[in-house]
Amino acid sequence: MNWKRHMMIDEQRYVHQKIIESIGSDDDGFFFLYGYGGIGKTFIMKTFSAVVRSKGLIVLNAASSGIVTLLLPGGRTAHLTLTVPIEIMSHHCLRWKR
Ligand SMILES: Nc1ncnc2c1ncn2[C@@H]1O[C@H](COP(=O)(O)OP(=O)(O)OP(=O)(O)O)[C@@H](O)[C@H]1O
Repeated sequence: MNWKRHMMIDEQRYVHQKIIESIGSDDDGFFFLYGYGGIGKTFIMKTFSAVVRSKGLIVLNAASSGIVTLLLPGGRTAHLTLTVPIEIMSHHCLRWKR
């Protein structure tokens, strides 16, 4: 099922199509999606995730913060997804005084 793909505006459809075409091709790539707040970046990612997963392929939605992971289907933090070791040292913590 192409989740909400029919709702995409032309620019969103163009971006979506470019990324879809790159999957499995010799011309695969690294895409950086940016734009004003509320312009539809998350909408593209959600639709993209649904379309790709409906083909039986794997999408790993990773974000830099836990809050952002809540916006993405199956989202997890990048350090959890990629098993990035984060060593927490006492001097990394803020100390609040009353
Ligand atoms: N083509 C569309 N049709 C209907 N609703 C859309 C469309 N594109 C985006 N939206 C809606 O517009 C709102 C903002 O979109 P979205 O959250 O994807 O923007 P964003 O670029 O990720 O924003 P931010 O940078 O603030 O996180 C959402 O409610 C989303 O569902």
